[in-house]
Amino acid sequence: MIRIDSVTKRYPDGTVAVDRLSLDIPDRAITVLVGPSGCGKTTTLRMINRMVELSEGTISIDGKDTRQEPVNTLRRSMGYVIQNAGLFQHRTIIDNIATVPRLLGWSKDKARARARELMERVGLDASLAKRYPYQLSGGQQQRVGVARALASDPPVLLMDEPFSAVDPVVRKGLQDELLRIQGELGKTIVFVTHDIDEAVKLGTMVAVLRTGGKLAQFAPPAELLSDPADAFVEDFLGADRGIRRLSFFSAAGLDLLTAPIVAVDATAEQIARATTGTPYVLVTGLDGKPLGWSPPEELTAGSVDTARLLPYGRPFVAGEDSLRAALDCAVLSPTGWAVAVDGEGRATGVISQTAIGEAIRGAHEAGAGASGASESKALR
Ligand SMILES: Nc1ncnc2c1ncn2[C@@H]1O[C@H](COP(=O)(O)OP(=O)(O)OP(=O)(O)O)[C@@H](O)[C@H]1O
Repeated sequence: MIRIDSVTKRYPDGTVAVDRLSLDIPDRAITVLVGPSGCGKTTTLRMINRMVELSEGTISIDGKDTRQEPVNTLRRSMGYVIQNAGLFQHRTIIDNIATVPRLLGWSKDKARARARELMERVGLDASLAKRYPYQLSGGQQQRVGVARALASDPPVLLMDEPFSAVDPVVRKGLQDELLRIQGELGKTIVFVTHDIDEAVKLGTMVAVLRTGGKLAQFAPPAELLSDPADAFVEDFLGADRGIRRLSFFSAAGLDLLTAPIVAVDATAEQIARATTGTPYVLVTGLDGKPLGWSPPEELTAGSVDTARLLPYGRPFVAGEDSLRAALDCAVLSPTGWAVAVDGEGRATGVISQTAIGEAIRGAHEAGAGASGASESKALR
């Protein structure tokens, strides 16, 4: 565990960048430092690997004060990733990634073999190995930055706004990739961002800092969304905090209706049974996959006219998705009803916006306590 104990950083000009900050950063998890510009996030991160020396307090790793360790040994135990990747422009991708192993005295072959293995791990095609950084997209360069930081297999990874310079789509891809890699490697990651959505998505724990380098709240993301410590945190989380909190509740418990579903070749009797008072019936193909909605009175037995069906929108997967995803499906559906499917895309039930609304109220009430949600990580 990295323990930040009552740490203050006063720069020579008198600026107090961090003010008596205490945080216990758990092992093998992602801890995110988030807050407005200038609140001391980067300073805190750099005090961990002593690129910035603290003024007061202590930072210890597994009980050992970081100042008692030679600074090079300390930094070798920590990968460091920054915005724009900070790659060596005159070195090929493979040699960028092999930098630290080479510094540690590995042979060129062994270091390059390790670099190739890491390229695959971070999702970079092997054909990019001989290119130079300027020949890569921003997102690819960030991946190289992550691979380089992982090269010597350090237990700790410090990441300073690593995905800020890329567009939202690439950024989402990099975030998903980081979560996947973390699932495999289980590093202790300290991640700086000013983006609260990124913090909620990636963080096992999130530390919200306020200007002046003071800790406003340190909590798992679900707790942050359910119980913000004060008006500053609430404001920082944004107006749609309630909606975002729904990402932490699973859609698995929703009361799905199966009666108003018929196949294209449904008999008159099956159609009659499907007409259960719902305003629409969902028609599926013979493979069980949804095709669209129809008012029950327009269904013709034996062969439904699929050209007349209303689109069913985007379905949700009940076992995997969140209440937020289910609500989104219902809101976007032309009928106001959401379609649930299984992993193979076959319809498993339908549910109205109203019924989802009731489930949401129930979930909020049941989870009104400390952490307030059924999942510790956000679902889709
Ligand atoms: N070398 C320095 N000398 C004096 N003040 C500094 C120095 N480095 C940073 N600061 C100040 O310390 C405060 C915290 O800076 P820091 O870079 O840690 O914030 P940050 O939260 O990472 O900001 P951003 O999100 O904008 O990167 C700011 O007021 C900044 O101006």
